[in-house]
Amino acid sequence: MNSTKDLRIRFVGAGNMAASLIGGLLNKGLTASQISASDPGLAQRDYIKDTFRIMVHEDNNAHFGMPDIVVLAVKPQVMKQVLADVKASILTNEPLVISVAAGITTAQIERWLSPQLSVVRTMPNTPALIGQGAIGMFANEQVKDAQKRMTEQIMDAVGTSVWLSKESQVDAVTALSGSGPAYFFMFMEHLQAAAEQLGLTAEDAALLTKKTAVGAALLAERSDESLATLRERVTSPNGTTAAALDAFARQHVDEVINQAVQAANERSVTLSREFD
Ligand SMILES: NC(=O)C1=CN([C@@H]2O[C@H](COP(=O)(O)OP(=O)(O)OC[C@H]3O[C@@H](n4cnc5c(N)ncnc54)[C@H](O)[C@@H]3O)[C@@H](O)[C@H]2O)C=CC1
Ligand SMILES: O=C(O)[C@@H]1CCC=N1
Repeated sequence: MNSTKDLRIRFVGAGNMAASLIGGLLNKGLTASQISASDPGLAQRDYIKDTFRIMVHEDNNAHFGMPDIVVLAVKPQVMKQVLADVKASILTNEPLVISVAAGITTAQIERWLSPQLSVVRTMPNTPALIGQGAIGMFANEQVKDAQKRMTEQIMDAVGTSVWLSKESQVDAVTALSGSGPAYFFMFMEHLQAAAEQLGLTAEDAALLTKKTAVGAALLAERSDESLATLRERVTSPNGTTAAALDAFARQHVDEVINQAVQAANERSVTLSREFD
């Protein structure tokens, strides 16, 4: 498969993550006619239809005319029930099944559909909407090389992807980059609020917070230096940055971050048992 121009992609569930992926795919040149989505929520369907001009359906089985790829973009809580709903359509067409759901394993999807199906479990994140996603992918044994290339083409359209050799690594990716944008947004929210307390206007604080985050992220991406070296370059001895970093260290920010990422990893593991 050399091109995405003939692919037919069906999204089951058209919420935040599906919207990020659909937006990213359209930005990369897929046409609206190649993509469709189903969702029981009327408001959600209207939003997706108005924003992306793709076909939307209330019935999950209404858009299964020989799709190449079915993207499962529903919450882990409803995955089992949704797969029972679409099982017959999927078994008729045998598309590549790509799941974006946190915690749900390929073994569960095989058990709920068929062990013969090609299933890729992925963990994208919402920056996929602007082509800046960070994505981990794990393929079950049925996935053929051509299907792997197809998955890469889709994920490359919305960001940077890596294949994982062990499925347990998807939980770690979930804790790192799947949930990660929220960690950075939270940090930025607090930074902005602190700057407002120091007397900046809300507008200036918001602008400077965002530009600082973007600048730091781009510098980290483009530089050959380690994150530690880049941090040290900002930190003059006995200067302002050192004062701030000392305050973080006194609160053991490294332990706080480690505990938070461990908690997300653990939640990813327990999700699969909870909704089995
Ligand atoms: N939001 C994020 O940053 C990320 C989310 N994910 C995963 O993506 C999946 C979706 O999450 P979000 O998009 O954030 O949630 P969401 O709640 O925005 O979207 C889920 C959509 O599924 C629809 N839905 C509910 N029952 C359905 C059914 N029976 N058939 C079809 N659609 C149904 C809902 O109406 C909703 O629009 C989850 O499994 C989550 O773990 C993965 C990576 C990042
Ligand atoms: O919070 C969640 O469970 C999903 C998975 C990763 C990001 N959002």
